[in-house]
Amino acid sequence: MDREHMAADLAKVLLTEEQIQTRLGELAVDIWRDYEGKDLLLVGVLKGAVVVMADLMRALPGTAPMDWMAVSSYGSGTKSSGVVRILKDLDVDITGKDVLIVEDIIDSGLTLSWIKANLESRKPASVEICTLLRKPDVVKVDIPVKYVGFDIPNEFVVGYGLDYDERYRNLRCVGTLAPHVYE
Ligand SMILES: O=P(O)(O)OC[C@H]1O[C@H](OP(=O)(O)OP(=O)(O)O)[C@H](O)[C@@H]1O
Ligand code: HPA
Ligand SMILES: [Mg+2]
Repeated sequence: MDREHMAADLAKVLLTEEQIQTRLGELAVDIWRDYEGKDLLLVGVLKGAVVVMADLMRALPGTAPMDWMAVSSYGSGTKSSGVVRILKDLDVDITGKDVLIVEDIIDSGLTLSWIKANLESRKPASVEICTLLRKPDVVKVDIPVKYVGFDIPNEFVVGYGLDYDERYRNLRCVGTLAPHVYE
């Protein structure tokens, strides 16, 4: 699919490239200040967080290691199944480390509450969450999120790492998908 058709599949642009980059710059400064003197490890959740991680880590005023986990909860649909599977685990031992999970979106919160509990069981010094996007339903699972880019309405969104059936991840903005695409 070419870019023209990809853009035509959006019902609305929620966040522009510039809005996202500005906000990531602010978060990076906050994170660097809060983790001064700590053993920070950035943990990305594949695949959606690839784009956020790439921009967030380059916005940091210093350098920190990263590692990746792959889990699956959505598959090719638009609803979380609630069943989380580890497809790829971390490469490093996180004992004693200050882990910051980097995510693209917290929607139902099911994926992250599961990942957070899983990482906490490995005896890290701390586990916090940084997400670019958060939807309102998250309050139901009461998951504390230290760094939030944007609170967005309860609609299915794509772009900036977020996919629908593996497409649209390379859009630089975040937008809602036109219903004709998935209905
Ligand atoms: O809060 P939740 O309702 O659990 O949803 C959030 C999760 O869903 C998406 O991942 P997905 O399973 O689509 O994998 P992907 O990153 O490879 O697209 C997203 O990247 C989050 O990890
Ligand atoms: O709104 C969404 N869009 C794409 N992927 C997602 N995974 C959870 N919520 C979403
Ligand atoms: Mg997905």
